[in-house]
Amino acid sequence: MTAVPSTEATSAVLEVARLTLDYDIEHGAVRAVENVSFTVGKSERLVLLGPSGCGKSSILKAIAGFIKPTQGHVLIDRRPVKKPGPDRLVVFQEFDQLLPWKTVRENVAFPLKVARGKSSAEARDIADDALAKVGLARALNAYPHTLSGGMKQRAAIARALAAAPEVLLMDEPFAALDALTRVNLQNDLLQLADELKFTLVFVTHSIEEAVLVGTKLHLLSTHPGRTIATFETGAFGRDSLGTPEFRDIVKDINDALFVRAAGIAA
Ligand SMILES: Nc1ncnc2c1ncn2[C@@H]1O[C@H](COP(=O)(O)OP(=O)(O)OP(=O)(O)O)[C@@H](O)[C@H]1O
Repeated sequence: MTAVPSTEATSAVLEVARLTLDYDIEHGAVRAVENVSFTVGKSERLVLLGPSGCGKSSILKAIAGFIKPTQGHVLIDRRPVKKPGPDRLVVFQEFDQLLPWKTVRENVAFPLKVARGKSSAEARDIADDALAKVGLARALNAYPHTLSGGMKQRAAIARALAAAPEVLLMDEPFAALDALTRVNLQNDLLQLADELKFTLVFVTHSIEEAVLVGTKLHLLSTHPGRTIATFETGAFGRDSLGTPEFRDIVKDINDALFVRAAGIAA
């Protein structure tokens, strides 16, 4: 792999530059994303926020290496992404991300052995540590079908964190959870981010979740997704909920997404 000169800050772990994504369909192509650029520095948490179909998951897939850009590029540590790799792991919304025939511990340890070359003992120790961090120390030997949705998502997060990726990618990981579990997992994710300082790209529809989880937000227009605005939200946390500042930023983001975007479309 050849290193490419960065057009942005050289400290960026992830650089998405002028990214345009098309899907081939029967009679041509559908444009999902157009000319989107952003950078994510070490330990930053960038949230992609926008209406359904604006291309959030497609951008995540391009970062993960599942789809190739039509134009532009994705760089990790200044190296172009060409295919999936253990430096970029994805936590999806679906609860069935775990291998059903393996225990929770084996689900976390298995990729460490296969992709990271760890010995069985090392992989088990790392898995146990990661599972303890997400509150699953008591479920090491459980099989996925015996877990709640929230526990499955915790296990999927542990599996991703255990592999210590350069960038953790999360595609609406809490969207299918009940409200209480969602709040618990948001809190735990933020605590883990404080502790482990991982670099995150997080996709959501929820403005409140975006402000809570993200240190910066990248807002996309309706299909095909183009950049509308960016917001710095590192100052907001769970304590900010209900404060005038939190309400103001939620309103500003709402206006940018729906009022300004409607103006652009008109
Ligand atoms: N495999 C595919 N083939 C053709 N078109 C696709 C494919 N995947 C996505 N698209 C289209 O690309 C556009 C962006 O889809 P994408 O799933 O990235 O959006 P999204 O913002 O993540 O949506 P949602 O929030 O509803 O999950 C949509 O118009 C979608 O129909």
